[in-house]
Amino acid sequence: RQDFKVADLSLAEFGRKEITLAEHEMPGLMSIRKEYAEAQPLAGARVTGSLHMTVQTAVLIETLVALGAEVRWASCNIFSTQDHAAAAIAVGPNGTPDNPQGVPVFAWKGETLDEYWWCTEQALTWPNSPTGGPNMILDDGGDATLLVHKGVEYEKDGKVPSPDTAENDEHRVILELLNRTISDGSQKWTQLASEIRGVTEETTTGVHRLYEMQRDGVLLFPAINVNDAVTKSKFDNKYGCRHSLVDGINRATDVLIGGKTAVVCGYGDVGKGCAESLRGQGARVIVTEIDPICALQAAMDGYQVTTLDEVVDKADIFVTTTGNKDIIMAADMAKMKHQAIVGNIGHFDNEIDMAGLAQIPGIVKDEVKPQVHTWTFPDGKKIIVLSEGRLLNLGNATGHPSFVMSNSFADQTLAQIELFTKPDEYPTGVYVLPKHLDEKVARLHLDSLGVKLTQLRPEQASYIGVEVDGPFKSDHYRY
Ligand SMILES: NC(=O)c1ccc[n+]([C@@H]2O[C@H](COP(=O)([O-])OP(=O)(O)OC[C@H]3O[C@@H](n4cnc5c(N)ncnc54)[C@H](O)[C@@H]3O)[C@@H](O)[C@H]2O)c1
Ligand SMILES: O=C(Nc1ccc2nc(N3CCOCC3)sc2c1)c1ccc(CN2C(=O)C=NC2=O)cc1
Repeated sequence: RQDFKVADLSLAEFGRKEITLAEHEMPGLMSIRKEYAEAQPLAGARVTGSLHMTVQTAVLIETLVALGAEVRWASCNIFSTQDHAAAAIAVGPNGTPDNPQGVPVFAWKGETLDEYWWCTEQALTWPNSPTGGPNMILDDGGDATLLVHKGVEYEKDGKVPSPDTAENDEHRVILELLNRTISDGSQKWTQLASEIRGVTEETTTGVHRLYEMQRDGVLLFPAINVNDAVTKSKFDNKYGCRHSLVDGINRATDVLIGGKTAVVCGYGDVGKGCAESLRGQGARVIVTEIDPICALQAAMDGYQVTTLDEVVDKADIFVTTTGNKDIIMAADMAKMKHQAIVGNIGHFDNEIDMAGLAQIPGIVKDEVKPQVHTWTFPDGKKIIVLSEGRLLNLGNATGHPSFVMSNSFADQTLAQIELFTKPDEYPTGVYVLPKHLDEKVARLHLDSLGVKLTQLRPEQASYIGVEVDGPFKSDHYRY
């Protein structure tokens, strides 16, 4: 029986070529492989991963394996798997599609909800493990951690709520899965959870869930909040979006950005990256903000800062980056110029009022190509909406570049080593990555950019109250 499930093994060769190219752009992970190859710090680790199965994630997986870990993987989003990356992981660097020798991976683009949770369960179920499960989780959004915790909770109660009580489809699927796996009285999930030394969490959503479980006293094992590492969030948010916003707009529209007027709603990390990249293309960038400090920053950075109302009928490109909802409403879009471009790179899918747009009498939606639609108003004026209001850098491009993910995934790898090798230092709770490791991740990326770091001299170190080799900043320093 094959211990993997992917869309098409014949894509493995293509996946391997892209993984090899990505390795060159992920110096942080490749340096970690070299540094720890001998020590094998993850020997004995059984890591269950629930994180977008992409080319970059494949490099992360093979780094964990290079450090001694056994790994089982599922994606954390039903659409985010790159099938060629999943195939390459299943086949492995030394295998062939006829003789796969890779990592057990359960992921394909376009999973149903039932399939998604089946994949997550497969990644959590270890055939040759004494507990039947992992001893480490690497999570993105918290679904793997959730399944384990709900399983243990319902086994303690001796019963699972009826799927009829489910709040939504996803909740129903989870209850059906747990009903199926708990009915035999095997205490599967309690057994499975018993040896988990910890979880490392990639994103804000998953971190929020962890802090809630800690607050409610139900957290079963320690967690490292990787999201708030400076070398993760600053790079994801500012430099990742600075690259992938324009990538998405270009792939979607091929419009010349130079000379156009662009509105960036929000001037946080993501907005700063987006404004800079649009300005870099020669656009005149206007910022909208609610926060006087961020508004002042935008003004100091030379941007006009005004309200959407003031410019909605004049600008050519609109990008939302706020993490808030209802930023661009249907009434705003009705006022926009002919063929104005509207896209979101901030929160899921509620920054742009797509529901309101669809309800305008006589509006006509037309697909130009996947993830690019025109919406024609009754007066004939049309606007171009990207990714149907969802994250345009993912729907119209390929997310963040490998170098950005190298920072985030180096944080993940060091966090895995921390929790796996120093269990006594991490009693159950939620931690951030120690700053010296955050700085280490940055250090690992300097050589490849030709950076020469200045060495602090002892008298200087004592003068500013830090150690010669860092940490160089206090925990509350805002980079
Ligand atoms: N697409 C991606 O690849 C990607 C990557 C990283 C983060 N994100 C998401 O982008 C969002 C923003 O992330 P961030 O790190 O920049 O957050 P942030 O909090 O630093 O910035 C958001 C900014 O929007 C402003 N804002 C809020 N409501 C507003 C409104 N009504 N009008 C104008 N401005 C408003 C806030 O004052 C804040 O300055 C989050 O949802 C984050 O999850 C997406
Ligand atoms: O979410 C991601 N990707 C994604 C891709 C396509 C897609 N298509 C969708 N739909 C919606 C319904 O209609 C059909 C189309 S949703 C969706 C999501 C995603 C996030 C972070 C990283 C992290 N990352 C990078 O950024 C680069 N490498 C990474 O691992 C990846 C993907």
